[in-house]
Amino acid sequence: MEIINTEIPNLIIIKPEVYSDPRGYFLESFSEKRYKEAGINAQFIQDNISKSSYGVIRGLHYQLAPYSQSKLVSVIEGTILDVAVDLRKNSPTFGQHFAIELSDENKLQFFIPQGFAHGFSVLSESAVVVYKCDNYFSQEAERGIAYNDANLKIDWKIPAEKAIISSKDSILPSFKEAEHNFVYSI
Ligand SMILES: Cc1cn([C@H]2C[C@H](O)[C@@H](COP(=O)(O)OP(=O)(O)O[C@H]3O[C@H](C)C(=O)[C@H](O)[C@H]3O)O2)c(=O)[nH]c1=O
Repeated sequence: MEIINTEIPNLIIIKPEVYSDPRGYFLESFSEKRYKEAGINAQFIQDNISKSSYGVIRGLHYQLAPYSQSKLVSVIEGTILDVAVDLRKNSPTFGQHFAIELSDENKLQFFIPQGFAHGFSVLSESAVVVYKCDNYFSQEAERGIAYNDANLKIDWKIPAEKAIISSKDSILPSFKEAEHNFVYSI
């Protein structure tokens, strides 16, 4: 397993050991001991699966503290552009985002700690995203930021006319309008 740090503190890419043979491949998608040794100390308590078609953009979502969630994101079918935005007010990269392609081909995982907004766009015909969370879903604590926020300038790699957004996501506030919610610390 290889740990790749990003320019945003605590945002980590994991390249799992893949055991291929004529039958296919095997990999351990999570191991509490090994991930702890790699500095990923989240106690995951909920697993999510979502399937989306090409052009879908889900996000940017986060949950208010103390319900904020760390996530360990993997893709088991297709390709997504996964994006995390740093909402930690005292972080040197506050307001910056990091984007990475995750796919069933590259088998990369993306660890996003608490204090980030998360979203992804689907670049393949369809994609199945699986992710572990270290806090339960809380509808009351759910918040979001507009995927097309003018200041974040995220390139989702989807032509605007092809983007498929939920009605809920289409009315999310800007980063600036949501800023009063950001209390996280690094
Ligand atoms: C997130 C979630 C949703 N739900 C229910 C609530 C809705 O009835 C339905 C669809 O929820 P939503 O449209 O919020 O799903 P996404 O747009 O994929 O939301 C997720 O998108 C981004 C990428 C994330 O990282 C979050 O996990 C989450 O916000 O599933 C649950 O029952 N449990 C859950 O943990």
